[in-house]
Amino acid sequence: MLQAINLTKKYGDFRALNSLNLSVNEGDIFCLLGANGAGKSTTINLFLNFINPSGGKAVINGLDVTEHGKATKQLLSYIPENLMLYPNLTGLENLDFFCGLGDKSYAKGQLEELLIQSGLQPDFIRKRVSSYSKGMRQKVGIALARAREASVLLLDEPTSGLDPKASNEFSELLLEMKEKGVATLMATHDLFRAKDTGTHIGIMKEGVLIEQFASQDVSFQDLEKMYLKHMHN
Ligand SMILES: Nc1ncnc2c1ncn2[C@@H]1O[C@H](COP(=O)(O)OP(=O)(O)OP(=O)(O)O)[C@@H](O)[C@H]1O
Repeated sequence: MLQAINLTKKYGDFRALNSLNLSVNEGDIFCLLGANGAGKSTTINLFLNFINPSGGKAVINGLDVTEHGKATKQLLSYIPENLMLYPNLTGLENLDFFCGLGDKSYAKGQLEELLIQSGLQPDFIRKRVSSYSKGMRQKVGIALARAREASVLLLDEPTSGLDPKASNEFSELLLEMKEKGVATLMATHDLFRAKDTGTHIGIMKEGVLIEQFASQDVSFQDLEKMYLKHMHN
């Protein structure tokens, strides 16, 4: 479970994030929408403990990330817009390497199975990542999240630049993670995916979460209208 409690990030006098309060429970997919500069990545980076809050707390499974940096990192997996993988290693070798950095150890066959479950075409498992599309690299990210048995998934625009098929495949994987009880917080510009895949939606503007609601409570048309109205005001 993720909780932001009055979470604030200031750069000088500028508030990149202003007293954010939100909860993402097990099995929730909380999508953060908002224009460029709204504070979405700042929120994700605070949960990752990449940056320090100026006020408030980012809490993962009851632990303040600034006080329990190591323990909270073990609970989460992070997939950014461009996942950093070693281009000269295969998908399998990358997964093996990154699993080895944690405390989980898997036989090659298990890693292959994780990649297949994450939708990677079997004939690409032993090909170099330099030959992968962006969608395939994101699937390696999901395989790593599965391998790490992450209970929290932090995603920063993971489907940006993916074609609709790849984006749809990624959403299916998120829904599988949701069924396992993973709590997901995703920054995205994709209103359609937020409505389609998210359980909850938050709209941010200038560092403030101005709306949050269950995605089932709005139609896609109403979501788009609401979003555009906020962005024009
Ligand atoms: N290190 C920094 N120093 C000063 N200002 C910063 C710094 N990092 C981010 N900001 C500012 O904080 C605000 C929020 O940025 P953030 O990256 O969280 O936005 P975002 O909603 O993720 O935008 P995008 O959709 O473009 O990724 C922006 O105005 C940004 O310029």
